[in-house]
Amino acid sequence: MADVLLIDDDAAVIPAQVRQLFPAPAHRVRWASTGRDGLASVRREAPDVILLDLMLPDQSGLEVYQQIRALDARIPVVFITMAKTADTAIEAMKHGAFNYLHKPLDLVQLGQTVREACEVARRMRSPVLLNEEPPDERAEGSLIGGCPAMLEVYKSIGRVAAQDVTVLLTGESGTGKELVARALYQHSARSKAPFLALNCAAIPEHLLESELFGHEKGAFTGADRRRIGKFEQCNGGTLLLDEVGDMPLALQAKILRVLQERTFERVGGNETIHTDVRVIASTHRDLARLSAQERFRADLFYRLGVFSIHLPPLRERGDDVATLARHYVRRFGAELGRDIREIAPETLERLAAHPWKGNVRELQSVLKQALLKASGTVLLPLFLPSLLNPVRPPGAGVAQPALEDFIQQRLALKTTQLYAEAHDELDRFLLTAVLESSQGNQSQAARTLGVSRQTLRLKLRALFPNGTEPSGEDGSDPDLASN
Ligand SMILES: Nc1ncnc2c1ncn2[C@@H]1O[C@H](COP(=O)(O)OP(=O)(O)OP(=O)(O)O)[C@@H](O)[C@H]1O
Repeated sequence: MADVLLIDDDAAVIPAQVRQLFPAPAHRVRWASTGRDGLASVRREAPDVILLDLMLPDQSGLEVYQQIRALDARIPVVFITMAKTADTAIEAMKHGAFNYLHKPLDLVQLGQTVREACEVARRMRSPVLLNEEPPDERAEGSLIGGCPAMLEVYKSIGRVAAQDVTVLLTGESGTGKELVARALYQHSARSKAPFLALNCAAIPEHLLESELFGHEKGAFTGADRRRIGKFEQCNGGTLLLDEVGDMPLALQAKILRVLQERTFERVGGNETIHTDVRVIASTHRDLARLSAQERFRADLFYRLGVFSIHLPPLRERGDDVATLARHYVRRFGAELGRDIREIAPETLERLAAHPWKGNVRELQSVLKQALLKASGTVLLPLFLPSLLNPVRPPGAGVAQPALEDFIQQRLALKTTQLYAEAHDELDRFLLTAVLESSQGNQSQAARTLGVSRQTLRLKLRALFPNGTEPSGEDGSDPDLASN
């Protein structure tokens, strides 16, 4: 959903174009034809993004822009200009505008710019909560997990967020570095100023310098006008340099200078520009090793690493895997229209045993795949992608160690119901295995077990605590009537 405010006196074309790209009810487009009405609209309710014409009937776009900044500096503002007014738009970029587009509008570019701006707005606004307790439904942007290593991460965020220092975030891909960067920003004194991110690995080397520092007209072939880079645009705010380990060596010296002296020159320019940006850098690479191999400047590594936070890989977070899985099953279940109320213990065991090379991002993907396959109200192992369902050699008894553990556990707890408990445990294992082999078809599972479907259903209800049925052939099963 994009909430767009268009401030432009051109009633004929542009409002219709923006509405065509972002149609209701999925999106919301407000339109104001004067600066005054536009500002009133921002005061009533801040939009995700503002499209602002530079030439308005009552005041200049730049004046309106300054007033928007004073109301809320985090709203990304995209200027709409005639080619001849582009210099003013560049001036606005120096003061933190998000981008500018020329009239007549290129709809593809307009759509892309508004989507990017919405994403930037989301990053700044959606609060990142630090969740040491099991999460609840509202915890969309929460950092979830209470394992000792994550508690250390929360402590580090608390210690350093308000200090205006550079922070280096390390950890494998998908461990939550971007989420931590946003938490640092939101808990800092700069939380009302912009937060921008740049993925250093995603931008071709020859464009990266200009993206970061801007360029002057004629600096290189194709540089037909001045461009403002992220360090200038983000003055007063926070800049995340994602994948900083992939930054070319030549550029690293320039980054070091901005960090130390807060000055730089645009590509092809002589003017020294001062900037006040808090840098958060992140990488999945081992910068110490890279700098030992002279592939990353040691001085920059030391400068970035004054305060670093390491995100542990998911496989080292113990019970956090189950906590995250429950959270995502609730969240994605609601999004995908699946009424899964429980994750079977065997499913959790498989999740806990998986190496999670892609970390939380991989867990999200696995659970989405499982939910798409799932039916019934319990997430069974058979719904997991095959990667997580180990192929068992014929005759290998995987139940035995689990059953032994279970018995030892109950003995340690001095149970007086072990006979019934062990039988239930065995039943749980047996029914899950048979349902897996029947692809969730309860009638076929009942035939394999040699019991009626009704008996199987009663057993399943008894074995799963909330009294719900785990399998997915309800109602449509041709055998239902005969049981
Ligand atoms: N502890 C966590 N609690 C909840 N969600 C998390 C957690 N860690 C990561 N995520 C989610 O996992 C996904 C990947 O996280 P993020 O993009 O922050 O990882 P990253 O380390 O920056 O990855 P990359 O290096 O590949 O960019 C996001 O959707 C994020 O919200």
